[in-house]
Order: sequence, then structure tokens, then C-alpha cells
Amino acid sequence: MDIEKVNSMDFGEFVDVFGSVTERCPLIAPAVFSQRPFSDLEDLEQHFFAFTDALPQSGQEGVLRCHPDLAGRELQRGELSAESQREQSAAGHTSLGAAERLWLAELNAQYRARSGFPFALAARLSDRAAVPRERARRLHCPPTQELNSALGEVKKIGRRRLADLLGSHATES
Ligand SMILES: NC(=O)N[C@H]1NC(=O)NC1=O
Repeated sequence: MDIEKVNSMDFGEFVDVFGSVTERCPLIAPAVFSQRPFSDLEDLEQHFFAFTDALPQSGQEGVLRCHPDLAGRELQRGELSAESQREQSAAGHTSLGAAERLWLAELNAQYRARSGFPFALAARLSDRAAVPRERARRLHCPPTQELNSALGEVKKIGRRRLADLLGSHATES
């Protein structure tokens, strides 16, 4: 899909196609639609990121709360979005043993109790061993730093989802 096609979409089509760029945050794609025309993928991406960057802290925390836990209840119940399912599967979360699942659930609960939102990580850039390691490390980061790290991960996730939609190659950041 090229950027001309994106710029020619009506509101309904735009939201259908790009509504999943930020996990379960139904307001962002409709707001980004107002910013057309986009010059290229990077420009489109920047508008998605700028929306979240401009939110007050409570709104940024809200964006994070829309994310399902990694290896959490939604995964067990088959309730993840198609994108999240693919990402969690890529990180090996669909083939965990019972003990590993319990351990991750405990880390998820500890993180959520401390920060007030779920642990966010771009699962496609990670793997089964790195996810718990990174979570254990970030559990001890100062809250402001942690909010920024989590929002950075949401951007990495969105960048790759957008690149998938537009058939282009996302860089590693
Ligand atoms: N909690 C969290 O980071 N969830 C996400 N990460 C990812 O790569 N896909 C998700 O749904």
C-alpha cells in the first residue's frame, strides 16, 4: 500500500485499516485521520506517536492500560487481538510450560502493582528468555523513566504494525 492510497481513504476505511496500530486505543486512528495528507510512512507514523506524546500522564498511562499482559489471561483465553497474538507468538509465549506461565504471571502482577499499568514490550523484538529478564530489570526503574520506556515500546510495536500494513520494512529502533 502506498501513501497515495492512504491519503485517498475515507474515514471508515482509514480507521478499519489503522485502528490497530496502537493496541485497543480506538481514539488514536480517528484523530490521526484529521492530519491528512501524509507525505510518507514516517510522517504517518509521527502523527500516531505525536498523539500519545501530547497526552497528559494519565492519558499515556491509559494507552498503556489498553495493552494485554504478555503471556497473560487474554492469551490463555484466546482473547488477544490478531496483531498481539502474532507478536506474543513470535516471542514464544504461546508455547510456555505451566511453571513458566505462573512465573510470568507473578512478574506481571508485581509490575502492575508497582506501576499501575501492564508491562509493555515489543514482543517481536524479544524472545522467551529476554522478556522476563527485561521485566525483572524494569521493575526497579524509577517511575518516570519506566513510563517513558513503556511508551517507547508502544512506539516500537506501532512502527512494526504500520510497516506491516504498508508493506515496508521497519528499522530496528
Ligand atoms: N504488554 C505488551 O507489551 N503487549 C504487547 N506487546 C506486543 O508486542 N504486543 C502486545 O500486545
